[in-house]
Amino acid sequence: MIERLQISHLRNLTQTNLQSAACNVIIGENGSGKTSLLEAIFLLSRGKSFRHHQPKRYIQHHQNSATVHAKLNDNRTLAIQKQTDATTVLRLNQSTVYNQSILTEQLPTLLVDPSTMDMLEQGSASRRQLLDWLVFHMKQGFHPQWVAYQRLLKQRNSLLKKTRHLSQIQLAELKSWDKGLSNHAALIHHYRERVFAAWQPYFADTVAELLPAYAEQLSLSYNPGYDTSISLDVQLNERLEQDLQLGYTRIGNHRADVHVHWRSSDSVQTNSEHANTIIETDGSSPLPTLKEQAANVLSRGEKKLLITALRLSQLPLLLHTEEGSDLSNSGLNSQVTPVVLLDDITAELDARAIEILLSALSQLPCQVFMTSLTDDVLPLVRALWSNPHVFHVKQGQVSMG
Ligand SMILES: Nc1ncnc2c1ncn2[C@@H]1O[C@H](COP(=O)(O)OP(=O)(O)OP(=O)(O)O)[C@@H](O)[C@H]1O
Repeated sequence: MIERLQISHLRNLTQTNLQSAACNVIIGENGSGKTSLLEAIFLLSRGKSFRHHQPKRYIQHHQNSATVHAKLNDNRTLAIQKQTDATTVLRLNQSTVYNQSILTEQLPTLLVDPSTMDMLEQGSASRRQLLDWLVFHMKQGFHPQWVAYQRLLKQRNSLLKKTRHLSQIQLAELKSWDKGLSNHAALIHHYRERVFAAWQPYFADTVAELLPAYAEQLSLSYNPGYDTSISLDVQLNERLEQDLQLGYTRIGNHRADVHVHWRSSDSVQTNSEHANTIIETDGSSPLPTLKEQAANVLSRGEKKLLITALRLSQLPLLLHTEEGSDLSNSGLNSQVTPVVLLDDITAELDARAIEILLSALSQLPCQVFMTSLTDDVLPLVRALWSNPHVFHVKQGQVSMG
């Protein structure tokens, strides 16, 4: 858990030094610097901002670098410095480290912010990252495989982009990359599939809490991005002409996706009205049911709760490894407390939904930082957490109380 947080020259936060608790509420007007505080914690954990990729956008104007330093309750210290030329300096317990994943392992962060609202409708990248975040923390072998896969994929795609007709030498090179890709792909899929299977029941439990009316209707599915019954290099070979025409690789783990489906509890007539949906029969029911993407059915507030459920349902998996299950080889350090960052908590949610969300969150073994425009949320927070810390932010100045 983060005990002390120091931020220098990140957006309008010139020098911020705060002592945090299990639950932290950051209150301030628009533009005061609330989100920048969450951005600082995310930067320390992930090595990048969730708002802009270029450091010069979040480094304070006229400064050369932004620094975030955290002291955890077991005295571990983590620090990141980002410079305008994108140079990054990382430190763990006063020693320089060269790999962001080392800090990520020490400080898992989970962000729920208004910009993730479109995650259900947008391309697969953010949903894939959601699964991979969990796989990264639960399966130590995953990250090196994914890095190696991406490196080979990049080489393959740049060759496909360069030419539509491969020479014999290029073809031989491509085939050897495809063999490598195929080996990494099988392992990546194996890790993802195991973790996904473990995640599903937790997702169902969290939906039952946050969206009880939809508990029976919402379900998760994982699409591996290719036909996993055949090795990837065989499929890449079969599709080579198409990939050469397109200039990129269309199948593989990089196309994996996670979908949330909504299944009607009522039986439906199979008519043309449901053009974008799947009409299913499971053999047991005499009439077919309707299945489609949950995003098409839910309101904005319900979607925010669903996205929150997707994220929060991952937290118990990081901490409770079941006896005898395959999860017992979770890579997570037992001392690690995940940090949940909730930006603009009241946006899109009504009072009942906020209450459900915060009471679910208060029961999870995590640290929370949430931002809000007003202090309306404080009575509820005080009822749920024993000693929440409240911070007021005014033009980049953070004060407690
Ligand atoms: N590189 C920068 N240097 C200095 N100030 C910056 C920089 N980038 C943004 N700012 C300013 O920092 C402030 C912080 O904004 P931030 O998004 O953290 O506010 P917020 O309190 O979350 O607001 P909202 O409630 O509107 O989301 C803004 O006033 C913005 O203009």
